[in-house]
Amino acid sequence: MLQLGKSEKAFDEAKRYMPGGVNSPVRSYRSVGSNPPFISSASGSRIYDIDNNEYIDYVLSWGPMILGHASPEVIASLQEAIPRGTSYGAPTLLETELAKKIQAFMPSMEMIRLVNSGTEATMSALRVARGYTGRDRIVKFVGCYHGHSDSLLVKAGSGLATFGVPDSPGVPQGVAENTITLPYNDSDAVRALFDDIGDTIAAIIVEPVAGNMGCVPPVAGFLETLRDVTKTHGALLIFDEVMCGFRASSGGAQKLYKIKPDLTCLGKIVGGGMPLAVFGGAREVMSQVAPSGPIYQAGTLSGNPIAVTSGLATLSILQRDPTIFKQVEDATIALCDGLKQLAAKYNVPATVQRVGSMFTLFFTDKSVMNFDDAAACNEEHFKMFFHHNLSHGIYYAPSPYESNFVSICHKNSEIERTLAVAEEAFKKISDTL
Ligand SMILES: Cc1ncc(COP(=O)(O)O)c(C=O)c1O
Ligand SMILES: N[C@H](C=O)CCC(=O)O
Repeated sequence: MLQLGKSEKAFDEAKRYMPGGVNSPVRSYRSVGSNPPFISSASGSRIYDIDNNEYIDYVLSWGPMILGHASPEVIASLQEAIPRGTSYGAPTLLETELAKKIQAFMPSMEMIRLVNSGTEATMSALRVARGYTGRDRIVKFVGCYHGHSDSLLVKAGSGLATFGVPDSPGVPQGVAENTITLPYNDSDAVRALFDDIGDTIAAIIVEPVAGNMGCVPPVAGFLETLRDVTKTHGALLIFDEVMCGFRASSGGAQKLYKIKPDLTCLGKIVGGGMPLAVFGGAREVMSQVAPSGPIYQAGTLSGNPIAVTSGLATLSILQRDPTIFKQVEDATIALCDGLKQLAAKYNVPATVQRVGSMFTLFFTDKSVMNFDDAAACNEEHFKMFFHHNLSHGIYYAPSPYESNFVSICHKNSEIERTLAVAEEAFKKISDTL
């Protein structure tokens, strides 16, 4: 049985100093009714807690660590960079190099701006869309999470879903009023809205593969509809690829589904595990950003040389060996196929959804196409599955409204071990049916 004595004590102490003992709500494990292990180190596919428990990690820092934890090459680049100073607040060669690499993966990003978090990227992209179009309204989809800026904390998924607060107190009514929400994957609702008030809408922002209500792929025609209505009505299409960029495919969802957005937001993998994110897109639009244009956006630590070094090292490895994307996807397919077979073997209603190297096991026998579908899944089965896995060294996201991720360090032996533990968990659940 898992011993978490030191973590329990650490959590008690942390709660005296930080709300809920954490610096981001989902880490608190409240949604699974237990306390989190405190992590002391990570390497490859594994993380270790302060009680010396080892876990095969499918959270991977919520997505960034596609190369596994502490990739030797990324660490070596950082060790080389740190003695040169940790921040200058001035231009560096590294930033242009990173911009070129991002453009090589995603040609739609003709110009970019570096920021520190996905939240900043989406918030800034919206400002650009509003400034460029001269309109205030934006459209987002229920269950899509785009970070915690005011305009976007409306019917968001991820941590808000598990805490049962679709909207956060503190978001001014006037701000929220300009955010229109529609069900994900509902092209008819999008068309109806744009037929009605399309000419007043600045942008649609979407997770082109949703990851924050669990992994929910776009149905055929959905992204095409978004592209079509935005073009027709002079609104911008913003792909939030903070999670699915470099996961759905080497060029993100836009490459996989062959849709060119006007603006794209990246985070997670693009910083290789350091605080770095990006927004960018069409030159004509991005030229409106200060100082070349009037739309203001700035940041003391933006383009931080250490974060950029980490991102550059990560993207360089991915660029040098693009087979990594296929290897990671193949491992994810093997895991997902195994999970499906085991759920069927034990008659546990379950659906495994995957795009590239992100996946979610939903406890339902239907496919999950939107937030309502995700919310209808069996929470008790999720909790049983989660706890059995955690206590046997398999670390999944502690919430049914999240995606899990696979890295290049997850080899056959890890997948086999994961499936062996999953089998015990499915059997346990099946005994309760
Ligand atoms: C799709 C998506 N957009 C935006 C964000 C916000 O990024 P960050 O947590 O870096 O602010 C996240 C994750 O949190 C995300 O998954
Ligand atoms: N789903 C979120 C990001 O993708 C999880 C990270 C967080 O909220 O801390």
